[in-house]
Amino acid sequence: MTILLKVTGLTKQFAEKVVVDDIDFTLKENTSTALIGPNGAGKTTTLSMLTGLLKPTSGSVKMQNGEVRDNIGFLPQYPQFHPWLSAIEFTEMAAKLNGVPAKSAKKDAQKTLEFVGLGNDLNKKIATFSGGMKQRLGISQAIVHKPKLLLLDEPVSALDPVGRREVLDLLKGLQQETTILYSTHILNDAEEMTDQLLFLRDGKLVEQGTLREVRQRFDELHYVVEFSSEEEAKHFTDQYEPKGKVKGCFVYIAIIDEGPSMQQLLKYLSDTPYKIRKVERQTASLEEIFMKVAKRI
Ligand SMILES: Nc1ncnc2c1ncn2[C@@H]1O[C@H](COP(=O)(O)OP(=O)(O)OP(=O)(O)O)[C@@H](O)[C@H]1O
Repeated sequence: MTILLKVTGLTKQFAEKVVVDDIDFTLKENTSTALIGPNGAGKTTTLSMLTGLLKPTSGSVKMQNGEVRDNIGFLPQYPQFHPWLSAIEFTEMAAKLNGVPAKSAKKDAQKTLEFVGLGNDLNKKIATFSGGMKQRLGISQAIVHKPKLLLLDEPVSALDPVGRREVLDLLKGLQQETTILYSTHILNDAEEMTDQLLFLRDGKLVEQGTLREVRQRFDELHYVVEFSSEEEAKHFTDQYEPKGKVKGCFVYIAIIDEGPSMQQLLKYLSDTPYKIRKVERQTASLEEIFMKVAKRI
């Protein structure tokens, strides 16, 4: 896959404080990358340096075949809209500002608004828009000029679950045509839409890779067996090796080097007199992994 953007040694220092500390990553074409990390980790500062809004203290941001500036669309965390403009006027203005020729700006704005689901609201004033509609308008101003790279700062965090779903589906559709880098606090979303994860903590990139790779490094895989009573759960644990941990009616058995296999466990259980309610192989959610990365020294 072709590399679209290469970030090397990117650093930002405000007075004495280094808030982005020597980070390296690449973005491949037509992939989506989630930038995650606790409050103050440096996500917005990183995105601001990529957009050119902030000058890096050191390091470089290089785009394959072109200038970053000419090839990005950006949705800030708190986009500013002119409430007295209509959706089409605002998007047309954004198109012109981003270099779309005046004669096609209106048509492109209309097509983009239709794409983001605002086709019936072209002439409505932004002042009347809901949060979800504004976010879709924000996305339309970021993509109207068909940028190669779309940068989004917390695109769904301010939305309710319905709005989040709509915007997320919209972004998934966009992924076919552009490369996306977005920051988020909502880890379920990152879990759903990401080819690459970048974990920032105290300005440092402490983890990166695909969801699968990060999972493999952090996940403590285990089986959960639900018994019909705590007594049975304890009795089972006394007999069975490797020893599980008992919590009420549940026993948690760690999977180490792929052992024991589910078949071995089920076979063992079927030869016992216990009433088993459920046997499951569990993986940690991204949220749990995030907590581990965030707390790791
Ligand atoms: N202009 C500035 N001058 C001084 N310090 C700044 C400036 N902008 C940001 N910072 C500091 O840099 C650190 C990183 O901030 P940044 O907004 O990039 O974090 P973030 O990961 O986006 O956080 P959040 O999730 O809360 O939005 C914070 O400690 C912040 O106070």
